[in-house]
Amino acid sequence: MLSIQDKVQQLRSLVRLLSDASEEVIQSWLIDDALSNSFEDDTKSGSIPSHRLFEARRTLLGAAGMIIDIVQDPQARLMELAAQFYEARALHIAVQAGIPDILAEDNEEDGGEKGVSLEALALAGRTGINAQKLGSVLRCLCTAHVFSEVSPDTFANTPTSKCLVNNEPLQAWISHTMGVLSYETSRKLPEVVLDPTRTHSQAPLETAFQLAFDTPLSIWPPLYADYPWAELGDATIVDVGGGVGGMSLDLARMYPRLRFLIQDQPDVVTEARLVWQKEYSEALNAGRVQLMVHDFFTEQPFPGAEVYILRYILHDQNDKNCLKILRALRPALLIQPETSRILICDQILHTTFGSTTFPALNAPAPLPANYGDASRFAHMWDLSIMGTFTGKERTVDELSVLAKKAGLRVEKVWVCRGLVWITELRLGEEVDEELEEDLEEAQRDVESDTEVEEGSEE
Ligand SMILES: C[S@@+](CC[C@H](N)C(=O)[O-])C[C@H]1O[C@@H](n2cnc3c(N)ncnc32)[C@H](O)[C@@H]1O
Repeated sequence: MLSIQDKVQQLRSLVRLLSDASEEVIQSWLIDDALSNSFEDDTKSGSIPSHRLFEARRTLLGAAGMIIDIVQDPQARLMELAAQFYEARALHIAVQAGIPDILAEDNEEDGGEKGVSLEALALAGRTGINAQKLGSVLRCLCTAHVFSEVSPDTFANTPTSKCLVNNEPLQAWISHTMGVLSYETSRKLPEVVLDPTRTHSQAPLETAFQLAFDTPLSIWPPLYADYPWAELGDATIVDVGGGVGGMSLDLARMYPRLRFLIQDQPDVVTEARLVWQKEYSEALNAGRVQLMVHDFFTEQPFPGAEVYILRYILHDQNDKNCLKILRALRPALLIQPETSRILICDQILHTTFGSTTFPALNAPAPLPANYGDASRFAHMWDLSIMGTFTGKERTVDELSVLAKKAGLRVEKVWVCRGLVWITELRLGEEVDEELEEDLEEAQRDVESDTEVEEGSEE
C-alpha cells in the first residue's frame, strides 16, 4: 500500500513525464507539418510515425494510464473495466450500421462540422435503428471520442471515426473479426479457463472458439519499414506457412530485387497461385516468386536461404508445436550460418515487469516496463488468440527459451512502429534432442509420481 507521500511523488513525476512526452508529440507534429508530411494522414491508422513520435506516444499513453489508476477510485475503475465490452459492442453496432460512412456522406459540403440528426440517421433507408437506442449507442462512443455530438441529438465524425470512412478492411475487422469471431469466442473463454479439465488442454481444436461456434474446425485468420529489407539485395526469402503470400506480395512490390519462395498446404498453394496470377503475374512468370507445398513441421526442403519468415505462425501454436517448427528450420541455417536467419513476425508480448533477457526493451521508470496502457491491445489480443487457437502471444524471454531449445538464439528484436514486431533468430548451439526428450520425460514422471503421492494422502 502506497503512503500518501509516495502517491504524491508518483503522481507528480508521472505528470512531468506526461508533460515532457506531450511536448515531444507537439514538436513531432510541428516538424511533420513544416515538412508538409500531411498532418491529417498522421492521425489515420496505418501511417508510420517517426521513431520520436512512436516513443513519445507510448510514454504518454503509459503515463496517462498510470495516472488514471492512481487517481480513480479502485471500485469505480474495476466496474468500468468489467463493463468495457459495452463500449466495444457499441463500436461493433455503429460500424455494422455504417454510421461513419453516413456521417461522411451527409456532410461532404461542410466538412462534417454540422453533423447529422439522430432522426435522419434512424430513417428506414439509413440505419432503421430506433432513434433513442441509436442515441445511446452513439453517446457511449462520443464519450470515448469516437464520434461527437455537435448539437443536441446531432452527430458528426471525429478524427478517430473518420479513419473508418470507406475503410472496408478496418470496418470488416471491427464488425466481423472482433464483433463476431472474437466477441463470441471471448464469451466462452471463462468456460475454458475456469474448467478443471479444459483449462489444461493444449489441443488446438479444444479452444473457446470451438465452443462458441459449436464446430470441431479451426480458423486461420504488416513490418515493411523497420527491418532493413533493402540491404538484403537479391536474397531469397522463404515465406514459411506464407498463406497466399500476402507479406511476400507487399515486399516483392517494394523491393524488386528480392526473390521469394512461398510454402503452405496444398489447397492454400493452389489459391496462392491464382492470387499471384491476378496480382503480380510478372513476378510469377519470371520465376522471382515460386510456390511450394511444404508441411512446416517437417525439415525445410530449401536450405541456405538468407531469410525464413514465420508471420502469424508461432502465435497460433502451443510451445511443443513451435519447437517442432523451429527445429525443422534449424538445419536450413547450417549452410550459410553467417547470413541465414529466421524472422518471427508476431506481436511481442511485454509484461509490466519487463524482459530479463532484453532489458533495453523495458520502458524507463516510473512507467510499467511494457508502457502500460500502450500495451493493452497486445494483451487483449493474447486472450483472443488463447480463445481461438490455444496459441499465445509470447514475450521475448519466452521466445528466447524456445529458440535455445531448438538450437537457435534471439539475435535482435526489431521494434517495429506498429502492433507486430520482428524477432530475428540465428543459429545457436546444437541441442541434444534425445537428451532433451529424456529430461522432459523424467520431469513428467516426477510430476505424475508427485500427483499420485498427493492423491494417496487425501
Ligand atoms: C495465420 S495464417 C498466416 C499466413 C501468412 N504467414 C500471413 O502472415 O498472412 C497461418 C498459415 O499457416 C498455414 N499452415 C497451417 N499448418 C501448416 C503446416 N503444417 N505446414 C505449412 N503451412 C501450414 C495455414 O494454411 C495458413 O496459411
